[in-house]
Amino acid sequence: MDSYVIGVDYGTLSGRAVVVRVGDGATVGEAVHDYRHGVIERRLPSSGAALPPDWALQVPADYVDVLKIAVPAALAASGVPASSVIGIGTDFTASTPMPVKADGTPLCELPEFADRPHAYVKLWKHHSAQPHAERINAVAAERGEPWLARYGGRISSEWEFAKGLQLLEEDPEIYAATDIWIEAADWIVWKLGGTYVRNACTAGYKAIRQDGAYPDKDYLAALNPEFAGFVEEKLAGPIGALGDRAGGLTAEAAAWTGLPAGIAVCVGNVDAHVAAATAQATRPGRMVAIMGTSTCHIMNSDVLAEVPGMCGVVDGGIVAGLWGYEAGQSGVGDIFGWFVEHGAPASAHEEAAARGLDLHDLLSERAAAQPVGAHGLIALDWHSGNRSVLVDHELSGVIVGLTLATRPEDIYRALLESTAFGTRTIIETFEAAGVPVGDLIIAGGLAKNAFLMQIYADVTGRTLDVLASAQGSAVGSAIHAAVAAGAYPDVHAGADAMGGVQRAVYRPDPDRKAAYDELYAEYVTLHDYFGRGTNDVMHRLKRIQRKVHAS
Ligand SMILES: Nc1ncnc2c1ncn2[C@@H]1O[C@H](COP(=O)(O)OP(=O)(O)O)[C@@H](O)[C@H]1O
Ligand SMILES: O=C(CO)[C@@H](O)[C@@H](O)COP(=O)(O)O
Repeated sequence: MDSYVIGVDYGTLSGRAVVVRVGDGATVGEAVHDYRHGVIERRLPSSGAALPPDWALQVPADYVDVLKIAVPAALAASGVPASSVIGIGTDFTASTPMPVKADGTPLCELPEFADRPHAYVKLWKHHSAQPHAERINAVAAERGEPWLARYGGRISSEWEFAKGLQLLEEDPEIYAATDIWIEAADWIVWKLGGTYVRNACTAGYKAIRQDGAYPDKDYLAALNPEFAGFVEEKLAGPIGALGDRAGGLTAEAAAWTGLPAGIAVCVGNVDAHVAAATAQATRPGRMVAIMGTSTCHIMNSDVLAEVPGMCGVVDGGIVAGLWGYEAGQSGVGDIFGWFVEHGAPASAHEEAAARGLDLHDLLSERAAAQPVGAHGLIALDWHSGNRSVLVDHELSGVIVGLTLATRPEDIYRALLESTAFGTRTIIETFEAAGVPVGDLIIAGGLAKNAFLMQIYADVTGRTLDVLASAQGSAVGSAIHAAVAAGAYPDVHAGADAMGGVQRAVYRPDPDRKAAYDELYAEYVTLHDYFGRGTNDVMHRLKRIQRKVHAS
């Protein structure tokens, strides 16, 4: 009889469960559950209190609902008997940390803290810890901290240390009440398997764990004397390798999910990195771009290099035994979504409704009718800040070239192109640092937009492979679950058997590539002008905005 594994992908707005067959990796059932509270950006649901700009919170109970609703629904859709399931694996957005008590209870679930924003989960795109990140970077550079180069020279406001320092300095009482500062990726594994294990991926990329150690006490004290114990008191804990068994499914989690108690629960993972298994990119040299709300660029390598502005290089950060590289763009689908929601006029909505089209498809169709450069626009893709290679979330979006003749599809196209230019900047930075990048493998929800994919092929001059599964992360988690359950000796073997890629789906067109080279040169000029300090207008605007909101 066949065996099956469950993969659960915790995204920004929803959690998706898949049931995958061990052996051929076929997805035989799936279900999605939208988080009840979604992303909390404006008001705290408990009190209705307004949140400052650049906040993004979540509610941990929403994650448990995915186990209670999506997992049984996926199992029911598959028709697979629960007794055939041998393991469950999960992946999460990151860095998405939360304060919990020693038994794992989130502080926001304690009545006395329910009205305190800092008691909640800080989602990856909670970007208000930028001033803390700036200090983390300045003090590290001044002291010559050896780990800084492993993060391209800059630690991001999206990560555990910046968010932890913000917690300490803005709500010391919640900081003091925090026994463990834990990634949601590890918290959900704790809920499933009953064991507190920090996964090697988030520990490395998001919590500055290098060569087996976190930043030392002296450094932390230099940031703030009260922060000296952050690692020892709030982060310390056992580390689990990706694909290892973290524990057995607890009776409580078995009741939630309908799965057999005791089956393997895999060590946590990150939504981007876990997809490398589905993309069969577990060996050196193949870059996977996981393109959705944001984009992560993930690549294994056997060389250790310092790539300026990468998110990080971590030993075993994607697959045990190799250096895993990560870079990324904080806003991609989010930028397109923003324009569709706030920039598309009523006429576009009406046409899309009349033709039964999604607005993205309508604007893509209209934009595809133009030759490269016809709209006369260049945009910077920084509406959610810049994750790589500038690592600065006080940067913001720009569109140059608007005239009275500019139409919505022109702007939409310029925004699509801006994100492709951002990816090209990242690839070129890797190559300049001595890390060769081959063809790209595209995973994530945006792979469905063929026009966007062709722009990426033309802008980067690279052939694009596309994941066979539309659920690269969830299937990646299922592959890791199969390894944790002992079906394969390691993640390479699991990926070889259960992953799958369609080769050379998009190829660059030489004429369009040449036309884009000219536009890319303009992008680089604007990128450096606004992003490397020639004109700090974006920082000044953020400061004014903060002042106004604080008054
Ligand atoms: N056809 C499309 N073309 C371009 N962007 C799209 C399209 N459909 C949805 N999007 C954008 O894709 C993002 C969702 O991507 P998805 O991979 O499903 O989610 P996530 O990154 O949260 O896992 C949203 O930001 C949305 O605005
Ligand atoms: O930053 C990472 C991983 O390091 C992602 O979790 C984050 O960009 C969120 O990804 P999604 O866009 O929700 O797929």
